[in-house]
Amino acid sequence: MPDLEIDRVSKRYGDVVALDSVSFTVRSGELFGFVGSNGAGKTTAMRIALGVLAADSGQVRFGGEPVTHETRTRFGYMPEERGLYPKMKVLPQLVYLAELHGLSTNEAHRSAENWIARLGLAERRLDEVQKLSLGNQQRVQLAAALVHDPSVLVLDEPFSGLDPIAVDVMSDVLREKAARGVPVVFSSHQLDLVERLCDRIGIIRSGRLVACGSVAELTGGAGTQLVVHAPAASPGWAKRIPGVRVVSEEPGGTVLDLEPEVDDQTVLAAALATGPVREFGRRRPTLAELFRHVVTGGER
Ligand SMILES: Nc1ncnc2c1ncn2[C@@H]1O[C@H](COP(=O)(O)OP(=O)(O)OP(=O)(O)O)[C@@H](O)[C@H]1O
Repeated sequence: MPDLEIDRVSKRYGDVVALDSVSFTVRSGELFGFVGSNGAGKTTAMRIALGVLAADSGQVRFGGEPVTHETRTRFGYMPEERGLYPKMKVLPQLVYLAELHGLSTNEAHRSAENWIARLGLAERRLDEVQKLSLGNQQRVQLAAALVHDPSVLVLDEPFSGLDPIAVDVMSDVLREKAARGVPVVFSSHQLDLVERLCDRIGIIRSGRLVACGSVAELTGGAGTQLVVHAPAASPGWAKRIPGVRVVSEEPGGTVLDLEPEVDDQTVLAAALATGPVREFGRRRPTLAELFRHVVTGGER
């Protein structure tokens, strides 16, 4: 499958710069997580990728060609405002949407039934969408994004409001689509999930893409972190060590950021000076920590 490219896309709403020359590529077979604070520009970028909103400048390409109405029928999407017909029943709605994308009635039925079963909606298949719980409506929305076997998936917060089982189902389906070569991009505020699931991640802040890469690339350059569990140490014990910043201090351990020149054995000696040391090891910052760093000013 071809790649989806967002190339120097900008968008303003009056005085508000929603996107400022944002570029990233979602490669074939890749799960790409799009994260950012509220109002950072995620929905705007996704709407532009889908062609439901026009960019002021820049281009969205699929397989190297500008996205057209024709190519867009090969996109599967889950818009933020969702957009199912509330009064239509689940099965007929999915069949209708599949037909709209060019499937024959038979194919549409087969595909709709397949996704209904796969997404755990069998008992709800003849219920009106508006009578379903929000989580089940979201499952139907995912089915709607998938029912025509799309070549690209663009999903705006597909995980919000899902129970843990539905999160697993959604994760499996997205992984499976990516494994078949589909470029998959989704936005989310659930950073642990994004970290676990995504091959690459883009972080957007105030309309600018401030970080983009794999979790290892993004967190690898962040310097050395140590986690130290010294149960007898008094609070703030590590603050006095030169070149060391305390990231967090909790009963289970203290997380420290070390300047490159700091010898970790100095830190160990300082910890031992407080009493026993139960845990001492290096760790990579989490995506959530990186995110906080990046959105509050640091760039990567
Ligand atoms: N139709 C609109 N008219 C005016 N301003 C808008 C419009 N849509 C979005 N904005 C503004 O553009 C900026 C980006 O909004 P967007 O919805 O893309 O952010 P987001 O990252 O999706 O946020 P969230 O995580 O809260 O969903 C915000 O400042 C928002 O207020």
